[in-house]
Amino acid sequence: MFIREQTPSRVHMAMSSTKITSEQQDQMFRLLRQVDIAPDASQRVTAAAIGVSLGRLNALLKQATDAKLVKITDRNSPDKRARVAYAITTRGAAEKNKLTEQFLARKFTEYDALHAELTGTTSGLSPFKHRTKLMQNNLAPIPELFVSYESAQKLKVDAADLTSHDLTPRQICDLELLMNGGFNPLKGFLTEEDYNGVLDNMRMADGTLWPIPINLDISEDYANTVEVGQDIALRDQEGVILATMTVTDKWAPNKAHEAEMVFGADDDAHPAVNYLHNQAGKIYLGGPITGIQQPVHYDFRGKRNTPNELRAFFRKMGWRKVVAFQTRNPLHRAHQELTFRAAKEAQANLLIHPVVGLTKPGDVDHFTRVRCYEAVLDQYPSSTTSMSLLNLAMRMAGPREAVWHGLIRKNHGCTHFIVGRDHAGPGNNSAGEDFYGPYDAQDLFREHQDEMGIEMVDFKHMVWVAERAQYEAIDEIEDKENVTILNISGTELRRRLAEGLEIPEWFSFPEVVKELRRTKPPRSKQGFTVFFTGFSGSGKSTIANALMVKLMEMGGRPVTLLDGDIVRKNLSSELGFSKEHRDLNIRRIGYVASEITKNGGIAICAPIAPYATTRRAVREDIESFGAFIEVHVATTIEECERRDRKGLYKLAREGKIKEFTGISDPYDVPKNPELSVQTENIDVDNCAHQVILKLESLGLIAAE
Ligand SMILES: Nc1ncnc2c1ncn2[C@@H]1O[C@H](COP(=O)(O)OS(=O)(=O)O)[C@@H](OP(=O)(O)O)[C@H]1O
Ligand SMILES: Nc1ncnc2c1ncn2[C@@H]1O[C@H](COP(=O)(O)OP(=O)(O)O)[C@@H](O)[C@H]1O
Repeated sequence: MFIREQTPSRVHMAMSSTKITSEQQDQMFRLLRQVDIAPDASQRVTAAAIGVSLGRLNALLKQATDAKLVKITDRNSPDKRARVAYAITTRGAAEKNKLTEQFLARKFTEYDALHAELTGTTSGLSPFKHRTKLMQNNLAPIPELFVSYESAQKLKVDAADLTSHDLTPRQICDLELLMNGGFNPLKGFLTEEDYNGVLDNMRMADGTLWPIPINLDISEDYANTVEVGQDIALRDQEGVILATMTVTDKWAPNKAHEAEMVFGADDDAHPAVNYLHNQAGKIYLGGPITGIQQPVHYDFRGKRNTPNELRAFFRKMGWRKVVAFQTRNPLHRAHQELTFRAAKEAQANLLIHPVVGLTKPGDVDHFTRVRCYEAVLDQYPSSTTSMSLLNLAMRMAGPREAVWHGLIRKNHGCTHFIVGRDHAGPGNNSAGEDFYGPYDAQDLFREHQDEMGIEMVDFKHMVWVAERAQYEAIDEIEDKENVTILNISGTELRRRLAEGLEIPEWFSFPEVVKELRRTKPPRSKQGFTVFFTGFSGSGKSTIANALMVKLMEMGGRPVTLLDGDIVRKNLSSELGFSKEHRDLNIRRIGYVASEITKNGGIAICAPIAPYATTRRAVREDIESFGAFIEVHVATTIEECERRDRKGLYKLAREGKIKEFTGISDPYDVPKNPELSVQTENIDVDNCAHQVILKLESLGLIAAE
């Protein structure tokens, strides 16, 4: 069994019988560091670099190789004595990362003792706890989890033989921030013990504050191929090895409990709870990771900064205080006002720090947003304000998310963090109410901010006061009765953009509105998907065909019909009717429909699509590009059976067709479809016309 606990470490194990001294631990740390940066150096050079004799080096190397922290490799050298080389292993790198803090702690203590002895006082620097762990000093470099370039080349070759896990987009975001120190002090994906602590009291097993579980979720099938104690390679979606991980923990989490604890409710209306139940794998792996290379980004490369790059920038600019503004939306005038005020209040420089990883489904895409930010940046003085993009996968966890965002910003060298109204709010729950109170995030942040080492700049809701032509915090307006207070909510803004309506100057900047309109033309010019669902024989294909003809008669956008039967003959010809195969079939239809929608066309889909979660996933895929109109063809199963156009119901009743929807297989009736049509005693033309009326009412078809 592999050891899970933080201590004793592998070094302790390697030096098992005797109690190890801090000097021995220092030497081991220095050895690992030296082998990492100069793997091909001769023993003589290595010994000199770490300040030990050749004999001592040999003893250290033996301990390190026994503990699998370092491995012996061959080297082509004419000199016999130099034929052996050493390379750091995945475990060695993880051990080095772990020993770094202990090493620094000892050095600080030594420094303090020395300082006191030489000067008769203590150093006067803030206590160690604040200098490293809590990173009070926002300008000092922060530990990363990468190995050196030389070691990365070697580890990459070794990792080619390891079992691989292909990371999901969310895991790539998490891994990037783990590796570059954005999630400091985390050294890898959470172990089971840390996970339980984070859920129960927002603390890891050693007491460190950490509010959001960062897990490597995997499928059960993959879990069966991985043993605790094994090293695995983590690859991006193109197969590039980004990191290796030593698996110390493998467990099946209780996801309902996780949802309750982290998001406050086990309610699928919460995007992260939905992700947890319907997209995340059933099994979690935990363990330290070793960074080989950063995920590749081709977009906005110059605007992405690691925590250390930002810290270096602040150092260079002499920015001692920096207030960060987190956002997943375009910046409008209210945000500008809020950020100006925050910088003034904290007497700090301003970092606009938008999230470009994963945000809430349906948000404005990050390409458009970054263009909008750039347009607004001219409004800020460049000597005091900067922008950097953060590749974070948000969870929309409200209060816990705010604390998490604060810790991440602290790691990025910021000293202050803006928390406004409804920070990282996920929208309404399934009862139509808010998941969190509008200022819950501020309360939780306030409770922990001393410990976090970053200060909150809190704001109440900012609204436009027409008479004074300025933004004011709602709680500071004393003459509420006598003034006109204006505000445009996110939902209202989306509606105005979708319908091509006016967006007033007091709300946003003309450059921003222009950019938003360029990406999102009015709905009547955008692509969309009509998604029929219902039993076999309910009338989906018939109505879909009629609708297609009507839309083609109107013209303007290309129309594509993805009928269940036809898709199964072409796109999904190898699939059967198990849940897994049906889901795959619907995801394929959804993928094609999303491409059509993205490119401005109309997709009409007409599969049975019996599972609500799969329909929702398709909706989310499509809604980032255009409207998704779910039409439930609500013909009863009895009527479908009476029609039995293809004779399939008879065969299903006789048991000759298995897993037949409505007879021997489930159908989740849509709860909130955009439209539900009855077909009994109603002619096809009328059914298709109901859909047309719906499209019109949603602004998807309009007079030229
Ligand atoms: N076991 C079983 N259950 C349901 N349907 C069956 C089955 N076997 C064959 N068929 C025929 O396949 C058509 C349904 O395919 P879909 O792709 O729409 O189904 S699904 O959405 O993937 O569940 C469906 O066509 P429609 O009648 O057009 O709905 C049936 O003709
Ligand atoms: N109002 C109606 N709308 C659509 N189909 C109807 C209607 N009334 C009767 N039907 C009949 O229902 C049968 C099943 O239709 P079909 O489009 O093949 O269903 P599905 O594609 O859902 O399997 C056809 O014979 C069709 O003519």
